[in-house]
Amino acid sequence: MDSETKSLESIINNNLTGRDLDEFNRIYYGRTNHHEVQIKDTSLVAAKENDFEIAAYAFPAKKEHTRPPRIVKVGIIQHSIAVPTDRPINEQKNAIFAKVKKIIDVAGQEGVNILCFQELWNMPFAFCTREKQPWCEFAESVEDGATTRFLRELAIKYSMVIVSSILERDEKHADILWNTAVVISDTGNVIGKQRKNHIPRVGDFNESNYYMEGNTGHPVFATRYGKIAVNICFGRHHVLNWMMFGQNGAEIVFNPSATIAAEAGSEYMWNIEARNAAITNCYFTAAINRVGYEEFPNEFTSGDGKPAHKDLGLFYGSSYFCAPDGVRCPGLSRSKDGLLISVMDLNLNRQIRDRRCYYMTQRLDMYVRSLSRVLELEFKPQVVHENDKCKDKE
Ligand SMILES: NC(=O)NCCC(=O)O
Repeated sequence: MDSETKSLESIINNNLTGRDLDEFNRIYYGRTNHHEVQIKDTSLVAAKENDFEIAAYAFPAKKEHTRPPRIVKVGIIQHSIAVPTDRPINEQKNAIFAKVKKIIDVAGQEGVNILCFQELWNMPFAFCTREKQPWCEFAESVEDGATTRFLRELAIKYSMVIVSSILERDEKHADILWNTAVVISDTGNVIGKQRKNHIPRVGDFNESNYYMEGNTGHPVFATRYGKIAVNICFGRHHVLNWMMFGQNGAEIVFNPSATIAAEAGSEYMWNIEARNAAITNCYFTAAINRVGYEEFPNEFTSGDGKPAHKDLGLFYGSSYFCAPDGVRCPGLSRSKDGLLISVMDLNLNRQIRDRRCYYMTQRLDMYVRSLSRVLELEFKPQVVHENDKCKDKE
């Protein structure tokens, strides 16, 4: 693993210039001009002082005759943990709060309307260890846990909707755990929650030892700034998961993730999946990943005959936004904390739907029939053999 590579963007910018760079940008990002948005000097100073990256890009839409523009400023934050994982649970959590608050404050000063963090942002991603203690103690109530209480104040202060992925303790239902994204309104109230629909069973992602597949379906949260949804990490490999958020009217879908470069997480797929979802569903997407290595006190094995180890691998950051036409912005770095801001005109969603007709040509009725056949116990795959053709002729 080459943790020295700063980002895909650094490789490109260090090696391409002039027409080659323009052509790369046109073909890869979808536009030669990244539409960089100016960041306040005070924010740049805060980013430097607190050692995080900050960048902002716009996704404009065409002017319409009948609708005013619907401009929304959306922020995503990627970060590493703040203190070693052998420290007491509350110390670890509070240290993350203190570090991330400095980034949230900058997002607030930049006028961010909707902010989303990475998956389980307030804790190390400890499920690789398969140990229940002390990691289950990070779990909290959605409504009045320490994390929701901490964010409520900031949501009100900055009139910001905040999407916060936490380990949920469902006290009303026998204390069971869930992997849950909490959507906090700019009023400070919890609008609702999304529980992770697809739980990985790959590599060291041993999450299925801790919580089950979510039971909240595909809710879309109607916020003051737009309709948003949350596709939690592993759900990004599942096209129907993305699709259902579109069917329910999502305008922006966040993908808070915890993923590594190895096959289990697959860095080469990262730039494709949330982007492809934006294209096929004609909505904005935001993919957010953790940063850095997280070493745990005790060694664990991966069940592959290789030596025991203490960390999952490098969480490679690289968070990015993609627009409904498939145009994306440069990502954050692979190794540094960061705030990425996108100024998006939500009118672009309908403009692209009108132009490309992906919804109109979707043939859901055909797939509903085909899928119900697939689920039958006696299902026979629709495969045609050469000999079948000969039989037809006889
Ligand atoms: N957090 C999580 O679901 N990771 C699974 C590995 C992947 O990213 O596909």
